[in-house]
Amino acid sequence: MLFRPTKIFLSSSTALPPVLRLLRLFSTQPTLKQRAPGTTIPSTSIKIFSEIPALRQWRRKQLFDHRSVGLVPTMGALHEGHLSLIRMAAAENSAVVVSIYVNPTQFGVHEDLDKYPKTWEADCRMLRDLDRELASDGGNMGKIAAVFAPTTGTMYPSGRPTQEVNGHGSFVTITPVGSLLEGASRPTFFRGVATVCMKLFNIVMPERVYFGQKDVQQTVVVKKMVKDFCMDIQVCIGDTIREPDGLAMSSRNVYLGQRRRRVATVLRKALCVAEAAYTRGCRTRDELLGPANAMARLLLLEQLQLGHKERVEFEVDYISLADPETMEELENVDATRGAILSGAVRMLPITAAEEGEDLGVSGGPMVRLIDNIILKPVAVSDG
Ligand SMILES: Nc1ncnc2c1ncn2[C@@H]1O[C@H](COP(=O)(O)OP(=O)(O)OP(=O)(O)O)[C@@H](O)[C@H]1O
Ligand SMILES: CC(C)(CO)[C@@H](O)C(=O)[O-]
Ligand code: BAL
Repeated sequence: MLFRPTKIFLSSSTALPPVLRLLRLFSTQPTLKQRAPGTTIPSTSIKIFSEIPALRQWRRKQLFDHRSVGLVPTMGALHEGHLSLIRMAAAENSAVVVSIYVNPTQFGVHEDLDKYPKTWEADCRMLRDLDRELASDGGNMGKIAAVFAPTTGTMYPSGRPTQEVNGHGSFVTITPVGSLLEGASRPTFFRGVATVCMKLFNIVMPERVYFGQKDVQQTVVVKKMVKDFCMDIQVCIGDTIREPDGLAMSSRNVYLGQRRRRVATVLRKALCVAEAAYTRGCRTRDELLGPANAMARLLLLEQLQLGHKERVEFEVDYISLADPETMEELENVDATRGAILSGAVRMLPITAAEEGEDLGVSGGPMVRLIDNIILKPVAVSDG
């Protein structure tokens, strides 16, 4: 049987207020007749959606009930960094949707798509526990309402997408920012991220979306996409959550194993010395990045002096001083605008392992770590 929209959805006016435009968008989909029976995370009211129609029907109800929706996109393998974004979303929205989807198009052909940690059961337990915490904290506006965990068939309805740089497909590209830094090392990465975020935003239609500062270039790309495609969405950024020694939490840290984990703060240390130079008043690229590169070299030399069964080898991919909006490299920081210090290092696989040594999940492959520090604008006196 065909879905028959009610009359209010069929207005052809382009001057509709945002709420009615949203209603009209929902109305064009055959949602009501196609929804799958709902499931929830055990011992919670958190709905699990894997199909778009059922999610859209739920979303429409939120709209009718004047409930705002915040979306936290993730690839699962949840940790405190993700939870902090969900807490932020719950403080600002009536209903939080967490998406869990390992998006193939943002992985290069030789990257770790097949190995990427998948921890569905543990993720559900973390969401259950966080939901209880949010319910007992009177300061929140809302709670975790739903998890969206689609299949690739759902997210890419025209077929399995290409991971090739020159492959065909329907993609969103944000250039030049998406080609710089992380985009230079991972040429399909931001195309994949922007494409999947556009899809998630179209499916969930959130008022607000939440991203972590840890992936700073991703936040710049998503903000630019929202601006340039005139999307009615507020992009909210949460602070980087760190381990006690300063390492930024990341789902891929499980690949490191104990030996590399101890040295994995190298990038953080390098960025911190550049930040300290900025705080002292240094503003040129050489004054800021010189000490950062020297610190990385020193830490590598320390490792190379150790025996093969003790050392950790790493390569600095880049350490960057960039404009906060374009991420283009800067020779000098305009202190009224500030800058983004960011970097990436490759932690190379252990070449000589001790008997029974913990090399990390999946045998300890090369792990690319990223991190950044925002150099905040400084008020400049006019006298
Ligand atoms: N340590 C962190 N602090 C704050 N936000 C984070 C942190 N780590 C990840 N996020 C954010 O969580 C969201 C989902 O990220 P994702 O699922 O890729 O986790 P991840 O730990 O970054 O994984 P990966 O190791 O693959 O980069 C992104 O917006 C990301 O910036
Ligand atoms: C935003 C995102 C969920 C898109 O797949 C991913 O890039 C991530 O986890 O940061
Ligand atoms: N957190 C960014 C996702 C990725 O590196 O693929």
